[in-house]
Amino acid sequence: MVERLSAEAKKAALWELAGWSEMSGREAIARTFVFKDFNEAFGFMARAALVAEKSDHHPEWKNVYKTVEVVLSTHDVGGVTKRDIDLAKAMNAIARQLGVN
Ligand SMILES: C[C@H](O)[C@H](O)[C@H]1CNC2=NC(N)=NC(=O)C2=N1
Repeated sequence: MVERLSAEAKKAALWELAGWSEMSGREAIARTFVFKDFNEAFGFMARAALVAEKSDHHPEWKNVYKTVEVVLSTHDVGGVTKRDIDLAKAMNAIARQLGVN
């Protein structure tokens, strides 16, 4: 079981996570990625899905054409944990490889 991050720990983690912010009205973090086209967006999702499955921690996400909206939270504890931060970091790294910072 992982612990929910305190408000301070969450803020500190988000400082180092380009593009991610706290959701209003929900204990979760979110980022919208905009890629060059659908091919790049779906390539991102395919790679991120492999990371998610390997770590047994899965995103809530929505794809419309070249845009992918991602929400991360740890449902088991009803909040944001290190597992969300780690997946957010991995997603940023994948997006960076595809030319999206
Ligand atoms: C049984 C299984 O390990 C859990 O349901 C995992 C799966 N993936 C998950 N993903 C996310 N984002 N939050 C969880 O709490 C979670 N729990």
